[in-house]
Amino acid sequence: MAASKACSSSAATNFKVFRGTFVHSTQEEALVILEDALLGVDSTGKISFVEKGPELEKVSAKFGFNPSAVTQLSPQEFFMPGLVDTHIHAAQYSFAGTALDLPLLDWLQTYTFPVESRYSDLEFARQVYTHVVKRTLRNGTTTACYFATIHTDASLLLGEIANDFGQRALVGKVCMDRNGLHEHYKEETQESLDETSRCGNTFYIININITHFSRYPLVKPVVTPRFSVSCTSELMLKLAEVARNNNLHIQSHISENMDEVRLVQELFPESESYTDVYRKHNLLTSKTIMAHGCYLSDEELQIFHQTGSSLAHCPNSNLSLCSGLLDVRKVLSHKVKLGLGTDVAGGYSPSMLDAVRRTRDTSKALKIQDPVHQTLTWEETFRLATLGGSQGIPPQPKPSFRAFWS
Ligand SMILES: O=c1[nH]c(=O)c2nc[nH]c2[nH]1
Ligand SMILES: [Zn+2]
Repeated sequence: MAASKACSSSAATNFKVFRGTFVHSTQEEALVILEDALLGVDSTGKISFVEKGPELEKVSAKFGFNPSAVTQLSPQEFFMPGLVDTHIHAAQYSFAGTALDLPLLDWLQTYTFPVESRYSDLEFARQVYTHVVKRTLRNGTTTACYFATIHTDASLLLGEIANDFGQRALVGKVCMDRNGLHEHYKEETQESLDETSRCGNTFYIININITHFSRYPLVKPVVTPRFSVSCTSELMLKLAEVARNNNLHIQSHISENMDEVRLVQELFPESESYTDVYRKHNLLTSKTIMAHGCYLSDEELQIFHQTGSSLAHCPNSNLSLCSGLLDVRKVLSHKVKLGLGTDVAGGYSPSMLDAVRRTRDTSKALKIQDPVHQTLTWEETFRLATLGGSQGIPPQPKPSFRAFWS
């Protein structure tokens, strides 16, 4: 929570002020509890100040609000930052909680790709996407980083629905131009690029003053090569160019499961590691979020640190598909940004509180394997679910018109 010192008199009368307990995280302290604090929100919804409750009179004079208009929380209530789901497949919500009896590649082939193929049907898409946005919001997810499917119109619909319900979202039209696992669920390379551009262009409207604004102010497009197994070199290189030219986030999967890691080695024999595949295709940037990372070596984590790319830890999915156990302490010791993800539907729960619990469970499983392992505390895990995720998805500066979707 950042408080600004200055007060503009025109905005002053528009403050909404709350008094009570506020809980949040900082880099220095995993859990900060502010008791009897005052929090002022300006007319644009931004936090303008955080001050001490007993100083109400002084603070109200300084910021120009009426002390009797302050909303007092009850002793049982508190405010906390919104939860950030850094990795969730909106389209897979339709089978969440089922079909978890196979390892990753078989699971994709048997359950996931056949379901995702159905999203050319916009009515089906509308139903599922409405449910997933409402459900995640109810569970406290105020920001979600969504994978949709290869279908542009359904992906745009997901953006519209998230925006309408008031959820901040990155929405990715999935890109995949090869699919040995399900021949009918893939695109041609050029089609994947053109549709990615169409998706991004539709999320924005360019006005006559040569500035642009977002059609859905809470939503941004994210370049989404599914994973190295389902993308050709050409597609990955060109998607990286799209992301660079338009200053966009990138999301994908990495090093989730041993068979997947071996398959990537076979498909890209010239690369030293899975991370090296993405690096060689210019997909590792400070705006990249890679899901899983269970089997990343120290060298690979160093590349993540150097490029500023972040990881989405998806413990429910890692356990449910028997993929692996990510050592979060090791990741953090390399100073790699890390948030939590539900990874519906490899993960069976759309709740980020579940992701918090599974993160601790995984850390305890690592301690059972190695008693020297220091388990993550509740406070640290809370920080990962809030501040940690927001570091991977910082507010995005507007891209320039010249470069836009070039
Ligand atoms: O958990 C996962 N879910 C997916 O849909 C997927 N696609 C590639 N790799 C994946 N991993
Ligand atoms: Zn995933």
